[in-house]
Amino acid sequence: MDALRSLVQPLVSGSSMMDGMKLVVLGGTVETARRVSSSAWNHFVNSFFLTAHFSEEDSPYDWLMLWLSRRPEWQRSREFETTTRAAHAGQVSGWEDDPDLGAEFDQSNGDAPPSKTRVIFQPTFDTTHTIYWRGHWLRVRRSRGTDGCEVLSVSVVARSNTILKALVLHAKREYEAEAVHRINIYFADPHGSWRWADARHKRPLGTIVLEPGVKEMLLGDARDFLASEKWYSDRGVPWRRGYLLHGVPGSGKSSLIHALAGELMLDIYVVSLSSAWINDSVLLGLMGRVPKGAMLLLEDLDAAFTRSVQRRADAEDKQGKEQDGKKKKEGRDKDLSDLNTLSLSGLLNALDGVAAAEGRILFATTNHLEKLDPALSRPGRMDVWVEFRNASKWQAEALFRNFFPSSDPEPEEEIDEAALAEIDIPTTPSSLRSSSSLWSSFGGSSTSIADMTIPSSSESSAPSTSSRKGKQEPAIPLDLPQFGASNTAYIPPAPAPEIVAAHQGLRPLDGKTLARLAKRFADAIPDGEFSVAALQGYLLKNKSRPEAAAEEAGSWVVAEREIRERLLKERQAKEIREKIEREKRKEQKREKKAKEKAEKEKAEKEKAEREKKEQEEKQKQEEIKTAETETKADSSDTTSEADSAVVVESPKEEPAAVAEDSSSESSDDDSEESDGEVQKQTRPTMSARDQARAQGQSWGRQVPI
Ligand SMILES: Nc1ncnc2c1ncn2[C@@H]1O[C@H](COP(=O)(O)OP(=O)(O)OP(=O)(O)O)[C@@H](O)[C@H]1O
Repeated sequence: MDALRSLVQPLVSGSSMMDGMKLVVLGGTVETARRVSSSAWNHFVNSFFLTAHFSEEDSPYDWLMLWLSRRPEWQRSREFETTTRAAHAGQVSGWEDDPDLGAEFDQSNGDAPPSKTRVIFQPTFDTTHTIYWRGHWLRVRRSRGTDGCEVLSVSVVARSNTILKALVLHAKREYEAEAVHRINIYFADPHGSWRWADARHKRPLGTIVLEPGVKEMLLGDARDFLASEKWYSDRGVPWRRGYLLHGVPGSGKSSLIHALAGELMLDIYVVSLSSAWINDSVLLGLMGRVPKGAMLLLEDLDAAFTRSVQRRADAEDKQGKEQDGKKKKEGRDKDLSDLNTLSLSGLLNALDGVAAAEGRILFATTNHLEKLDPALSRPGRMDVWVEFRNASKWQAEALFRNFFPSSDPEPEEEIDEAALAEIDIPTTPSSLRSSSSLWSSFGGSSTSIADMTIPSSSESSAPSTSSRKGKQEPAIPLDLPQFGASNTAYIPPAPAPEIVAAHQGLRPLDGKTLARLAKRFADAIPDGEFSVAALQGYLLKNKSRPEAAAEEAGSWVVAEREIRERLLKERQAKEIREKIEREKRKEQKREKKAKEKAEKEKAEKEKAEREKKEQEEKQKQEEIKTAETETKADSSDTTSEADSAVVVESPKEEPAAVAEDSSSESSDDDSEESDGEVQKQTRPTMSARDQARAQGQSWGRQVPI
């Protein structure tokens, strides 16, 4: 109290300067005390909190975001953020189905088909939300880390982290239950990372029409593999399995992979080897980051090596050009192939090198098996090969049955014992010791779609031989966890109105009629001529007219053949035109080159002549100079004697004087005496001229005497 009084006293009685200073000190002291106490309190409180951080790059972030979006506290929050970003399986809005909120916006634009975009609800950045869960208060905060990544922090007052573990597990289960009807697709990006691209609806395996046994074999083999981690590690065999699907376009390769991923509940990681930016190190990094239990899809495997062939050609071309001199590479394709430096050894290394991920299933597709290097096909890289051909009659019939509804229950199909007997799967892991067996035929059909190489990997679980024709039962009933299999929270979206209308107007066919029409359709379709995709296109056009679809199939085949023939002719004509054009361009190039060469030669010749002339001219000039110099030297010797004569005698009279002198010299000695002065002057001049004549030079001008 005394202290306070002593502080206040001077304010009342002292000078104003001192008073001000004291006020500042007082204010500062109070603020410091406030901050210290607040920080101490926070420290005290935080020491009781356990905090877990979840980065957006890790899966638990997605699990928790989904869980949060469903919390009522979250939805009552006064601070939230919305986004129309494509909905990840784990980022489904808590409000999306609330009609009052108009959570769906129709974003139709011009002629484009209307697309629905869902509003995603998520916590705002840097705000703390409190949620009550299982008797604990959780403090949740979403922020951005130093590396720019979003981080979700969950804090709870507890002695151990059990509650946080329980929360993560709970969120994971909810997430997986949500994802049970979808498969996530990830694409490789140019930075060598996997980017989530889409969550697609699963495709039922039953909608894929393949010869009996193919799907069952693949499904059973993949399940066997996924359940055999221990078997592989016990034997020191890398836990990897590769499937190569090859064959004609539109025969169901991609569709089968999609359906299998759905059946096995695996996410798909897609990398296109023909991407411009792909190279050995990027691919290696990508392969190493494929999570365990995922499906890796390498599309158009042959494309990578078509590029490398192209690259080699370019390199040779470039080398040739460099030798020639100056020309540079042109064109976008070449630029791209400069970036795409994927090599076969790089691919092989990525597939089964030291850094390659384990526990993944690899699917690769190609339309041109013949272009693949044999090194790719060895067991361990591609363990199972399946060939896809154009549709057989059996497939055409099955496709027809899939398309049109029937009022009868599905008839039980007979087990084709003969066909099953042909499916010979070794019960020991022969693939690991020697080459595998070849499945050349399925279902007893002579026009089977699949040739397969199936090295079995485990004694315990070879694909069952009791699978039924046309049924999608797994060949090996393995007890894999089926998260969310009984989930009813998610209802697949309703089909488009026009499809509903078409189906409502369509009277289901009774079993007999359907069988008759399907048979009729199959009879009209030639074996192995059309792809399943082409048949599907025809049936889609007639999806509400099953009778017409069966009836008109024959004329469709004729029309298709005509179209193909016309297209073939057009293509051939185009090729011929292009060939002629190419020849013409080549000829023009040749002519241009010849012309350039002739012009160059002419220019060089002219240059050489010019140089020769210049040389001669120069030489002449030098000789003249030499002669002048000598003349000057001679005349300077006689200058003293001839000076007076030069002055007295006219130079024009020189020839006469010379003649006179020469004649008088020999005839008259007296005249020598009398003309003594003139003789003295002319003699040296004569001698210089004679000297010049003796050298055979012509005088360009009159030398003054
Ligand atoms: N065997 C099949 N069963 C059911 N549908 C099929 C089958 N084959 C093709 N289709 C249908 O044809 C279309 C194209 O099929 P898909 O893309 O799977 O063929 P693909 O063999 O992968 O072709 P590409 O080699 O050109 O990629 C899809 O809509 C698919 O539904």
